[in-house]
Amino acid sequence: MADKEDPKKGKRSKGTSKEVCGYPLSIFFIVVNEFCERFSYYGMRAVLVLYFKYFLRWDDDLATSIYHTFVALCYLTPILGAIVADSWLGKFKTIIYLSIVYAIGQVAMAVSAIHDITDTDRDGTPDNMTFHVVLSMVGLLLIALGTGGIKPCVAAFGGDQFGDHQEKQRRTFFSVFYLCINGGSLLSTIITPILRAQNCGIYSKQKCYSLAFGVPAALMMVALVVFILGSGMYYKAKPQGNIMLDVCKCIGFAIKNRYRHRGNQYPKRKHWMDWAEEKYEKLLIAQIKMVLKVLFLYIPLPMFWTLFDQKGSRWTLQATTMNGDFGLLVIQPDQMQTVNPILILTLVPVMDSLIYPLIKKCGLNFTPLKRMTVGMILAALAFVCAAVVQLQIDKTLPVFPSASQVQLKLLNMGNKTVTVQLQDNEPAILAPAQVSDEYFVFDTDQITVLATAGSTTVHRGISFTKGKRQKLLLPLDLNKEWVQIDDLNSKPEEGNNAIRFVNGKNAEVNVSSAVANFGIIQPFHYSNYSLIKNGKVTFNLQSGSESCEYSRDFGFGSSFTFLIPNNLTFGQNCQEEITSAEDIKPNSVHMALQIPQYFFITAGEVMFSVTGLEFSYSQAPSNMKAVLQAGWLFTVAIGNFIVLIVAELAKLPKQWAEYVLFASLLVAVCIIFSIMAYFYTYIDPAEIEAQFKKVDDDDEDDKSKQQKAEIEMVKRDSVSSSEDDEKSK
Ligand SMILES: CC(C)C[C@H](N)C(=O)N1CCC[C@H]1C(=O)O
Repeated sequence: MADKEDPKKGKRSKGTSKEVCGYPLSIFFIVVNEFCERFSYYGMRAVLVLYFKYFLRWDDDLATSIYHTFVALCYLTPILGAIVADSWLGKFKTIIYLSIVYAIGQVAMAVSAIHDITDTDRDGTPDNMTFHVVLSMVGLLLIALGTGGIKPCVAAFGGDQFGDHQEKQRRTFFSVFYLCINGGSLLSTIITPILRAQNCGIYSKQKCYSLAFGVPAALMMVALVVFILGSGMYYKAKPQGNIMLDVCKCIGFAIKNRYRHRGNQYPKRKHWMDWAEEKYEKLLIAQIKMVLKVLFLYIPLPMFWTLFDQKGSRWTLQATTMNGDFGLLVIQPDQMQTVNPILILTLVPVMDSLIYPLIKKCGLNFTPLKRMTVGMILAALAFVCAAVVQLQIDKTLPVFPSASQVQLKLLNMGNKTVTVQLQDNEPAILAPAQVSDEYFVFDTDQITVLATAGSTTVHRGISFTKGKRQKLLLPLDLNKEWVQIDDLNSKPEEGNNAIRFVNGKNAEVNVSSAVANFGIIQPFHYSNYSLIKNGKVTFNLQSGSESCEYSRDFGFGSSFTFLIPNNLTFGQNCQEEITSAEDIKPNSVHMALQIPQYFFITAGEVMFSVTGLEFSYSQAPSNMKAVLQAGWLFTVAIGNFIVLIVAELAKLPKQWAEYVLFASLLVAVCIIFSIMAYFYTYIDPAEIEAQFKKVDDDDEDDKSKQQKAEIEMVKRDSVSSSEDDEKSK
């Protein structure tokens, strides 16, 4: 489609799209497409690890490594999409074809999550897991190819819709584009976990992963349809042949030619790419120079994403050691991540309509590269905040035994007071059904215990495994077996509460609740731990035909051992009679303290990422817009990889120190970046390209004039020589 003159303004406006408030109407279809696509991507991602763990029954390690590999792949495939778009199909067709691949991938995921397909014995679990694994892996590969492939094309295609006179609108477009990314992701990360939690199935009801993947699949189809609907309005720049191959050949030739002419006798050239001048057009060389200049500037940028990506890992782990009770709302640790897209939705308009204009009014030239530098500093600041919060948390965490220590609590299951002397410690006096408040700490794996209850005194030596926390259950009759049970040696995962019951009665007791079933506990024995979310839980205790209820309110990250006392009388309510031992205190540092770090990282993201997107577009030559977008996304992929490597290598003993280390690394990288940015000169690629085209045209004119002149000269020569011949005759 050719460029069109705008008769009113006398300036060029691209495509056949109408303008609304100075914006091409076609942009509407592109931003809606992006919203639906990001809903699809982030929605599917939100339940992916759970699907691996609970549907495919993979262990934690396999689930997380496949998840991270998939995410990294999604940011590597943009290179492929960009090459196809810029060299072969053009952005429009690439988006259409790869969106189809993407939607097929999402449908494959949804189908792979239907357990009924292979559940021949109808027990609710798939019977042919290979089918589900293969289909979901094929689905993920198609999704990675689709989402990554279209990503650089959609952003660049949006940028293409603006004419030369719409610089300001194009900048706003990239902000709106980012808003759509985050609007879509926010909605889907709230909705898909709710869909997953539903029960569905034909023969048996199971958690509904097929719906959680099906809705993102439907949204991807909507994205495709919306994009096609705008078809008549788009400006579609034509791909200019196999540009990437030309670029590689040109760079290769420049290097080879430079190497061949390495002696002092050869005059130096301004830029090493100028060594390609013998064979390649000056325009192509200039375009390669533009791309290389920007790519060089990108080298330090992955460090920003390395910090940014830790929101999903380290910061979520940090949240598991915090209290998420916000009064009206209880926030789960992984839900804290939604603070990022929520803040994006507020900060992007605030920056665009308030902060940047204000900075401009103060007479400061806040160039894109300066914005990106400030963005990095804000991200480093976010990690300093995370370190301060970590120090607060560390003060409240229990002290677990070191590798050479043991910790021991005493629990009296009997109905008499017991006096216990552990090694040389002061004797501990335990009333019936009482648990010692604190753990006794020993630096040995053998201790002697002297216990007296009434007239019975027993002297025993007991041994431990070092590095463990244990409970010693003292029986009704001290002469009987003393049971040692292992307590938790770390905070329960994901902010859950670890709950366990000890049965001090002479009879079996069955303990159950709506959220966990402890089963039948034998006399003077104990149940396994069950993990329970925060909130009020009512336990039902049943022994023979008698039963009673016991209710507790749980916070986040605690561990309790509940003792059913020997003399428990089952009535309607045994609230007062159950003894509770608080082995690990609930988290006391509030999750709201994470908000400053989220604020700084998101403000940093707005300055860094939104600006980076626009910068990558504006500084790219016309035939490599998608390629530079892919280069930008490549920095996200490398950031992801660094997180994976760092998670393995940088195991500092203190988490707060690791946060400070990352903040310092980013500051160091930021200094390098600002020096590089200082030497960068902004260009207008269209202007440079126009100059080269003009020079070429002039050259063409010169060449044809010269040719004409030469023909004239030959003609004249032949005429004069024949005249001479005539004369000589
Ligand atoms: C992690 C959030 C849901 C999304 C994030 N704020 C964001 O917009 N992005 C993270 C990587 C680049 C960008 C995206 O395009 O998704």
